[in-house]
Amino acid sequence: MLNFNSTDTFAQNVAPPLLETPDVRKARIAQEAVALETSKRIDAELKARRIALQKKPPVKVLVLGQSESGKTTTIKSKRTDAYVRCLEALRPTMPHRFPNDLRPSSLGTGAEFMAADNLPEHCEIRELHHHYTWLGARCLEVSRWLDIGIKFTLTLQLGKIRIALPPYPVTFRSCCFVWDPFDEYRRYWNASLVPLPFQPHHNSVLDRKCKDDIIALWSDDTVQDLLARHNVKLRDNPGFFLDDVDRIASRGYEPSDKDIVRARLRTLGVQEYRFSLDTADGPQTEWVMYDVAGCRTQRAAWIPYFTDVTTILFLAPISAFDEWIHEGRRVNRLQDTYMLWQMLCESRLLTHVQIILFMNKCDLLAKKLKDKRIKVRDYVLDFGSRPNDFKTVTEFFHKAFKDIFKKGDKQERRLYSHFTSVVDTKATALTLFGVHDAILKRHISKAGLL
Ligand SMILES: Nc1nc2c(ncn2[C@@H]2O[C@H](COP(=O)(O)OP(=O)(O)OP(=O)(O)O)[C@@H](O)[C@H]2O)c(=O)[nH]1
Ligand SMILES: [Mg+2]
Repeated sequence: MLNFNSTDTFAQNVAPPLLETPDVRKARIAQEAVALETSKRIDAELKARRIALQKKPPVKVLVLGQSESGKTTTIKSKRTDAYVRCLEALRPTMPHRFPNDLRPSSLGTGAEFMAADNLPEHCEIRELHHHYTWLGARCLEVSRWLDIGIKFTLTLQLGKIRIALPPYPVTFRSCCFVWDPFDEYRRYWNASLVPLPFQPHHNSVLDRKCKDDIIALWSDDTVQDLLARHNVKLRDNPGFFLDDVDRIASRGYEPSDKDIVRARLRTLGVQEYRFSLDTADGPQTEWVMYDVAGCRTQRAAWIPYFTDVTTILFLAPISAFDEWIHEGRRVNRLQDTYMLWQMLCESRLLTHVQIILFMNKCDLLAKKLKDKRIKVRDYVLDFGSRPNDFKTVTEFFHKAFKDIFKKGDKQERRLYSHFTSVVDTKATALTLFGVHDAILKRHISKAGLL
């Protein structure tokens, strides 16, 4: 019984009005009954969910691999609800973000410059070179004015060529490297469900200035010749968009799903993706996927997750046998992957974990092996005189990974391995479907439910 003279403010707040008519009172009581029912239903649902989770804990998958191995791209192809929401939030802002993507991957990180002095006397690129120096300065100005961190960076990676630009006060270099294009992206990604305001005119300012110049630079014979001579294969770089400049730098450009999958988005820290999947013979299963940063300095952050996960999905980019990791030019990317793989297979913390191997970037490997000048044996001594074709090379790598696994594995676990090109989202979704099934069976049997 409520005491209306009570000094209890809660009782005063929930007390019915003093002059309540019988009709109002009836309606209020009916409303309160409905509210009580709803509250009880929610409590029951929460309890049932808690019990279900205790019986069937979520499947936790840690996605590992060196930087640029395709971890995030694999998760992108899952297109979970959370991810789709995130992509949809990103999509409207992508047009003015694409120029950023052009820089680090396609046009060169640590780029070095072509000196006017090193160029033939009468060549078109000399003109372009002068123009671009002006453009570099202009872009810096434009980006300051826009105040949104866009800097269109026209850098041209020319492998080992080292160039200075003495006659100009502002070099491309100074324009391009004052700013980390990922920084803004990263912040945006972290707050990915909050869309930034879309300001299309920002993009077009830069487009009008740069689009034709980029196309001219990229299609210039001298540039292509220099790149070929120095064996710089920009097209093989992740997130390569130079062939699409005309399309992406146009007004009204909307990034396609494929563009988003191809865009390079470096992960920092650990990102968590939760989603539910229907199973053929039972209720939905909760999945948690952890996407980590693959660069060397960030790998210590993986360890706390080792004890908690059910499965590790390891991405090994096998096309990278002739590449070096960005963090240290002397470390071959395949060797780095072998080393990581060995560490995971041997780890005592992971003896309870199912390991799945994706030998990724098979499309790039096939493309690479078509170039007769690239021989696997030049980079992998054990390869010996085997034929340099796709089948032999993939079998060789597969065996190498299997051997390391068998040597490190103390539990006689089964290794699930797949050849993948995770940019092919349809094929990846199918592979992941099979993987989920295998994981789930093991998960359920481990929990004693099978
Ligand atoms: N052609 C091709 N490109 C791929 C493949 N897998 C990934 N990529 C590209 O490689 C780049 C890097 O992929 P990410 O998924 O961001 O790599 P990551 O392992 O998450 O890298 P970090 O976040 O730095 O650890 C992206 O531009 C992808 O589009 C593949 O199988 N084939
Ligand atoms: Mg990533």
